[in-house]
Amino acid sequence: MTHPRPRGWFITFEGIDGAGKSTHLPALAQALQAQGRAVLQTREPGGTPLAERLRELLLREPMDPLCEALLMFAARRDHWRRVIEPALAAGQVVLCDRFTDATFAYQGHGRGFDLGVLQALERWVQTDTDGRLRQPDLTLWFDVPPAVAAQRLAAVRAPDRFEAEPQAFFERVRAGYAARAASAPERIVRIDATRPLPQVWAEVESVCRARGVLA
Ligand SMILES: Nc1ncnc2c1ncn2[C@@H]1O[C@H](COP(=O)(O)OP(=O)(O)OP(=O)(O)O)[C@@H](O)[C@H]1O
Ligand SMILES: Cc1cn([C@H]2C[C@H](O)[C@@H](COP(=O)(O)O)O2)c(=O)[nH]c1=O
Repeated sequence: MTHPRPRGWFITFEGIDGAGKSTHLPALAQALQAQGRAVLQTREPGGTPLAERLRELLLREPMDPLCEALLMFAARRDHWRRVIEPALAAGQVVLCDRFTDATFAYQGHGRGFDLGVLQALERWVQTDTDGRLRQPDLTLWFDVPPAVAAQRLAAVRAPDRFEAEPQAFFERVRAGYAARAASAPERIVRIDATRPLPQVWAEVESVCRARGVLA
């Protein structure tokens, strides 16, 4: 007899803008719901009324890298305490479009902000009452070269403050994701997102089956 997992799954979707995260997140939600799982779809920055207001500022207002990093973590703390933790405790599968790996990639590697300070903020924001640093159970890193991502986004929308950054910025962000993946190879799975959509989706499904997320 199988026993239900005591906590839900926390699965994050990462990659540079235009990699395909927001395309695959609802597809995975649908596949999980079809198997009877309760799923919460959310995003960062955002996911609560306060964090969505911070998102508006982050995506539009000019600010320095320290202010940007602090606001990302402020939004995350609210999201974590009000939404993610309670949903996991209730046994739901939380699918989150970006999380802390994005802060290391964008603010750390993209902007050059101190990685040690980001690690300290990560500990403050994601440490449970039992003193354990919580990380996602699984992170799907959709990896594409910046030129491919830029071409995809140019076809769909006007750029926000991050998307307007030059290609060199996204090269650094991509290298940041690669470094983060190398430091947590069990958690972060690289998906070659340059391939056609059905192939990318097939790999998402296959990774989720291998991890026991999908039956
Ligand atoms: N494998 C793919 N092949 C071709 N087009 C794709 C692929 N994946 C996504 N796209 C298209 O690229 C565009 C951007 O995709 P999507 O919004 O999913 O990216 P994203 O990673 O969520 O970007 P952002 O972080 O900026 O929101 C969409 O028009 C989507 O249809
Ligand atoms: C969580 C997080 C996000 N960002 C940046 C990355 C994106 O450009 C935007 C969010 O837009 P999206 O269309 O929802 O992907 O925010 C960041 O720089 N740091 C972070 O921690």
